[in-house]
Amino acid sequence: MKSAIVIFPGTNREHDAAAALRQICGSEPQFVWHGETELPQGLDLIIVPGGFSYGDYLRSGAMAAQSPVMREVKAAAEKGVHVLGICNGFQIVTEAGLLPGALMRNDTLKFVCRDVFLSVGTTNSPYTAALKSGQVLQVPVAHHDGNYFADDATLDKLEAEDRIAFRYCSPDGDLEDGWSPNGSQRDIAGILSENRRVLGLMPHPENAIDPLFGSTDGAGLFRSLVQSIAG
Ligand SMILES: NC(=O)CC[C@H](N)C(=O)O
Repeated sequence: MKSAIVIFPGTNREHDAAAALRQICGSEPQFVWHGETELPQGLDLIIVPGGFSYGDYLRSGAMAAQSPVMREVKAAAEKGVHVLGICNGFQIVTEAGLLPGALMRNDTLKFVCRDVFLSVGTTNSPYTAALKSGQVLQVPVAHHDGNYFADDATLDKLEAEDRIAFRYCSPDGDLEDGWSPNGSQRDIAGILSENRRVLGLMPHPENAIDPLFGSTDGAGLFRSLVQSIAG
């Protein structure tokens, strides 16, 4: 698997993403600076990692979305390259128009940093193929702008097209209201693009890949990629 990780001023989770790629996917990623106008050739996967690009000024992800490298990421996504936006990366790919909706300020107006529980919404994606539908994953979040918003027509379309990859749930997998750490519409934690190759999610699966982190539940996402891209 040939992978790259894009970096902006203020990105801080690039090495966590790289560790997951190395340990689980056996892929040594190339780091690509935000000012680059070309991506490495033949990429299978681009990760837009977490952090505070441009200090989250203007709106989280809004300035990074206008950077030269994001033009290339958009062009690659249009050609079918997998793009994984994690946390600030989800904000950036959404601001860049690769995914619908927006990430607004958490409903509590507070930064939230803790483990949450996710229910796998679909196994029909290269990121979830090795998981089970309804499987519960314990994964950390760390954000102040994770409140996913889209209008009802967009939310209905996402549901009708089976594009909700993850929802916040109870530790037992119950999907009743009240488990979202940020007030997201329909408890959405992660969504897929129409071609299912772009995934944006607020939680950090790359920080749940080793027992030392308290959970290894994030590893399944990276195992899914190995299975889907290699196989
Ligand atoms: N961990 C992160 O990527 C932080 C995301 C974003 N800057 C926020 O706080 O909303």
